[in-house]
Amino acid sequence: MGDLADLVLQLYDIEAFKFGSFKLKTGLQSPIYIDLRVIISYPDILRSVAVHMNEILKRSNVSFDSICGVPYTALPIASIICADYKRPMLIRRKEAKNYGTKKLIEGKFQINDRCIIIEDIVTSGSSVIETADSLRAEGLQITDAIVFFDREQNGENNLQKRNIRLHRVLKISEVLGYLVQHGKISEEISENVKEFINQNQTQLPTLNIEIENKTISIPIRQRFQTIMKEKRSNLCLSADLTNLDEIIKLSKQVGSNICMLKIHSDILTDFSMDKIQQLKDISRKLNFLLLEDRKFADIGNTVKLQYTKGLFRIVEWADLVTVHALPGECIVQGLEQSAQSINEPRGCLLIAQMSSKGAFTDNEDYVKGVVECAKKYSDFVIGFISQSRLTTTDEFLHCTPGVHLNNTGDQLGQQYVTPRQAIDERGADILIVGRAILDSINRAKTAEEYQQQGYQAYEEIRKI
Ligand SMILES: O=c1ccn([C@@H]2O[C@H](COP(=O)(O)O)[C@@H](O)[C@H]2O)c(=O)[nH]1
Repeated sequence: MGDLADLVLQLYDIEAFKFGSFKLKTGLQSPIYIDLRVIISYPDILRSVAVHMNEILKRSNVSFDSICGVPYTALPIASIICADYKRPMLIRRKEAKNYGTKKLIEGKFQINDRCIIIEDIVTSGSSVIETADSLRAEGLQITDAIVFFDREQNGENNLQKRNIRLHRVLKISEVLGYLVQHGKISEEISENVKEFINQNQTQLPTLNIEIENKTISIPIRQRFQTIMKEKRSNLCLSADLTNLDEIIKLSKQVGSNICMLKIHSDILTDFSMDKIQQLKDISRKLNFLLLEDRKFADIGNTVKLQYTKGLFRIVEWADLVTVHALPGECIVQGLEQSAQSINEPRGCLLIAQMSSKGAFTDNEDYVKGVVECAKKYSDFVIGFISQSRLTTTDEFLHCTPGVHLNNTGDQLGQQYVTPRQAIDERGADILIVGRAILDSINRAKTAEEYQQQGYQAYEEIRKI
């Protein structure tokens, strides 16, 4: 394996790094242009790049079953690494074929295979993330990416937020150092590039909409309402299963019928951030929200820790969480503060009333207090878990559990009403349905029935 400085000088000689003023795809004027595509015309340099990446891969100590190159530049590099390691290669197509198998991923793999992503350059990390999303949606485990060149524009952080560790051969600052040291560029050019990099740090794209040519992030409340309308669904499936693999499978079967999937992460025996990321990817693809029914009930500082730390790191994946207002408004403040560290909309549902027999929430003053709290923090509180209509406006979504077509309750105090009763008599917008679907013989068919009955009643009664 040659010296890294020698490789940088060779790349400079073949014009993989150019200095001047270059207009980027984004419209920005950049003092550096990096194009590693040229290496395919120089087999020795191509091999040398692959060998250096191979070395980083070895040093990372990551075990893996296959390697996926991001098209196009990283594909020949990935082929060499695969041949050296004698591991199978996968390719994520840029677009799915519109003929034959219509596959997005080429190559053979098994569910739960661990796959390493290989990329030539990382800027924001979005190409690696897109590749990881597609692989995860097929059941592969993605934890690490090896890149040749890191532009140091926050890609590492962006990837970390998506649970991908970045390992790189070279940073832009190191390249600049070698080039200055060997008299290829001046200190001034190097400083100029560093300043450009500092001023152009990237953030992960959020869920955005275009309004009058401006791109804005969609608030969670609006996103929820859009999903309901687009899918004609007000059904939230309460996936109270103890196995996340099973929930992932179920989410693919019923995903098109639901507007939200609710889980209790603390009952899962196989929870991992990788699996929850798979579920999140499916929720994005099939367009439903993820609700963690955590029922937070502690002081602000403790809920901050419960929301962000521990095994579950809920804030990283749950669009919404459920919260008791019992400790007072400090609980909402704590959660809202924590959610600000995440570059995606987050919100909560305050538990105003419960469906179980003899619930202590059956107290007018308590419920009034909950509503006041929701109004005060309406940027973060988007609705209630409730058993009656609590506000006259439509600002807050009323989500009602305890819904079953053929049952009136269980042995432990749960009380059921039908979908129509929940909407008409209990003021529900969203129906939270668990065992009525989970215990049915055909879960997908039953979910469809609840979706249809629920949305029809919602349209008729709410006159939307
Ligand atoms: O008042 C409440 C608040 C939450 N839940 C939750 O909803 C589901 C209901 O499941 P079923 O199988 O439909 O009974 C469950 O996860 C509860 O924790 C509730 O039932 N009542």
